[in-house]
Amino acid sequence: MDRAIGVVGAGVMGVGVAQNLAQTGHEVVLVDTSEAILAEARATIRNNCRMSRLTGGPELDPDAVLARITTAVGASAVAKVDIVVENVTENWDVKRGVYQELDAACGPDTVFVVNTSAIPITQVASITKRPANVIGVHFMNPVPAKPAVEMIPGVHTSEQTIERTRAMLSAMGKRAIPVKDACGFVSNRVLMLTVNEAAYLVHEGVADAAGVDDVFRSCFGHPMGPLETADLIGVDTILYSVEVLYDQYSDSKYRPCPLLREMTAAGLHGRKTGRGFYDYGGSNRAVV
Ligand SMILES: NC(=O)c1ccc[n+]([C@@H]2O[C@H](COP(=O)([O-])OP(=O)(O)OC[C@H]3O[C@@H](n4cnc5c(N)ncnc54)[C@H](O)[C@@H]3O)[C@@H](O)[C@H]2O)c1
Repeated sequence: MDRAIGVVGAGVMGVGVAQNLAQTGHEVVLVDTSEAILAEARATIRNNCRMSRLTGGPELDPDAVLARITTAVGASAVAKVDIVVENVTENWDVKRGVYQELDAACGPDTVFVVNTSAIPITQVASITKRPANVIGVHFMNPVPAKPAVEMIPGVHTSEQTIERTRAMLSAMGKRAIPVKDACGFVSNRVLMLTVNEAAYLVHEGVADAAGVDDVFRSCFGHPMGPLETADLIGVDTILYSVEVLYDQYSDSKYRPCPLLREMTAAGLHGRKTGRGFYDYGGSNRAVV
């Protein structure tokens, strides 16, 4: 089993991936662009470990989990690891810069695991000198609580890379569901359209966010409505993912809802900024 694992990006997903790896015995190097983001990531992991039992997870010792996580600024800090799990912003310019840096810094055998909502894996692999070592894993959020992921080999991904990735996932307690490399994979071809259309309902005044979510919860029995889900994922990440789908398929059904653009510009990104479709400053009242 590969042991030292690099986690690039310490946002919503990077924090979950790093915690999941560390709580299953892996040494982790977690990187982002500033010490302030990394300090917040450590605080979030500590809090999530404390809350683990209450949210149906295992009993976790926050100090033991954090002791396995080293933090550093800059993607080249993962130069010595066997596998890198990349979780940076869902934007091609950002991902491209990170992969160029990683490709130059890491040894030729290092596997790059792309955690993306929609960007095709072969597109990422094509800008590296190691396309056989690049694979997609679409982790679900919150990472430690979700038992399965989509695993997406690109055109050039080798069997060895698939096996190393499967071994890492299995050691994390995850089952890999293989999916072909098409923009949005299975999950986000459907989910992003649903969330985008739900945002349109609010934008057009058909219902407010609580009303939309109530229909999905009460009439369909979904545990969460689409706009609560948007706040969990990140409203900005939803917008970027819908933009990737729109670009890749040139299909107007993926036209992003203007409300998502406005909320992203206003910093109403959901749980991670304290306010999105709902206010997380104590109440769970719909605000949009
Ligand atoms: N949020 C979800 O529910 C979810 C689920 C599955 C997959 N994803 C995908 O995972 C990826 C990360 O999403 P997220 O929700 O964690 O986003 P996020 O906005 O919460 O975090 C992204 C992090 O990347 C960091 N970053 C940006 N440029 C960087 C660089 N050059 N080097 C190092 N770090 C850098 C940012 O500072 C930020 O901390 C995206 O591609 C997203 O589509 C998200």
